[in-house]
This record gives sequence, C-alpha cells and structure tokens, in this order.
Amino acid sequence: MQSHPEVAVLRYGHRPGRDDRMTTHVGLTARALGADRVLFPDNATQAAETVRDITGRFGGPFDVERTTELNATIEDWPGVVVHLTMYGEQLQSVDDEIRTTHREEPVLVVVGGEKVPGDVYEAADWNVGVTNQPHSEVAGLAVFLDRLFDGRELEQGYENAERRVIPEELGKHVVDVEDGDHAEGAAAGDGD
Ligand SMILES: C[S@@+](CC[C@H](N)C(=O)[O-])C[C@H]1O[C@@H](n2cnc3c(N)ncnc32)[C@H](O)[C@@H]1O
Repeated sequence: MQSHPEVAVLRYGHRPGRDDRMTTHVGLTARALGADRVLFPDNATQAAETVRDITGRFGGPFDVERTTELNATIEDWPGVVVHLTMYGEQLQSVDDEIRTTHREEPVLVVVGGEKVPGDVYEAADWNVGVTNQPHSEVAGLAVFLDRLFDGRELEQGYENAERRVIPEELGKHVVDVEDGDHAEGAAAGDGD
C-alpha cells in the first residue's frame, strides 16, 4: 500500500476472559485492514500474544503494544483522534475530511468495549458512527478503515511471512514461504 502517516488503533478497555476474543479480533482486523499498530490495555495479555503470533506467521509490519496509559495515549497523540461510537457523526458525512487530514497527519482510531467515558468523546477530533445503530467494535473498525484507505488496504502485501494463502475458488491453499512455496492443500469445509 502507498505510504501514509501512521494509523494506530486503540482498544479502550478490556475485561480479561469475557473480552479476549473481541479484543483479539480488533487487533487482527486492524492488521488485516491496513493499520500499522494496535494498542491494547495492559491486561489484554492473551489477545496481544495471539495477534503477535498471527503477525509472525502471516507477516507484517504490524506492531502490538500494551499500555496502562489509555487516556495519555489519546491526549498525547501527535495527530488526529477518531473515536468510533454509535452516537457519533455519520461516517459518510465526515470520511472525506478525515481522509484529507490523514494525508498529512497520523490517525488514532479509538474503539471501546464496555462504557467509554465522556472524556474520550471530548478529546476526540471526530466521534464517528458507522451507522447510528448498535453493533460491534470489530465491524465498526473494519468499515472505518476501508473508508479511510478507500479500499487500497485490500491490495496490501505482507513482509516476512512464514505462510501465505493463495486465493482459490474452492478449497484452501496455503504455502510455506520458507520452504520455497511448498503447497499444503486442504479440502474445503474442514475447519479454519
Ligand atoms: C458494545 S459496543 C458499545 C456501544 C456503545 N454504547 C457506543 O458508543 O457505540 C462497543 C464498541 O463498539 C463500537 N461501536 C458499536 N456500534 C458502533 C457504531 N454504530 N458505530 C461505530 N462504532 C460502534 C464502539 O467503539 C463501542 O465503544
């Protein structure tokens, strides 16, 4: 993908056990849809490990960090902050402006879990609703990143991958990059 100012995703809040899968998926979605980095709350140990493991196997660059400083990350961000919330302005009315700003400035995308405090709404440059209906941080993040990159993230390549999926009309085709593109075929429908 064309180089651009950094895009980082901040997962605001995490309940170990209950949120492990959702927080992991925030990280995997950030990586797959073009963000450069995800920041998790410090207690999201398991999710951070899983996203790092996937990045090791399927490539990067993509950084995974944990922080105790969620509010300071927002306050000290050296660019613009977009907070995704069902209560925000409609994505389709602000996406042009955000894309234009991103030509020059890094973007921090904040997604919540449990209740997000009012301070985050105040600190954000944009509170953005991906529709104004309740759904999920993973869905909101995916649609937002696709609009931010205007679809270019779908073409991005990954460096230092151990494994690569070869797109197939039917079935699963994964090559082991280190072993000189050795194909490991698997029948369709036999799990992940
Ligand atoms: C379980 S939801 C909580 C819904 C929440 N009351 C809100 O402000 O959107 C967790 C997170 O999903 C994201 N989310 C849910 N619906 C959204 C929407 N329509 N647009 C953007 N983000 C959404 C927000 O980041 C929210 O913090």
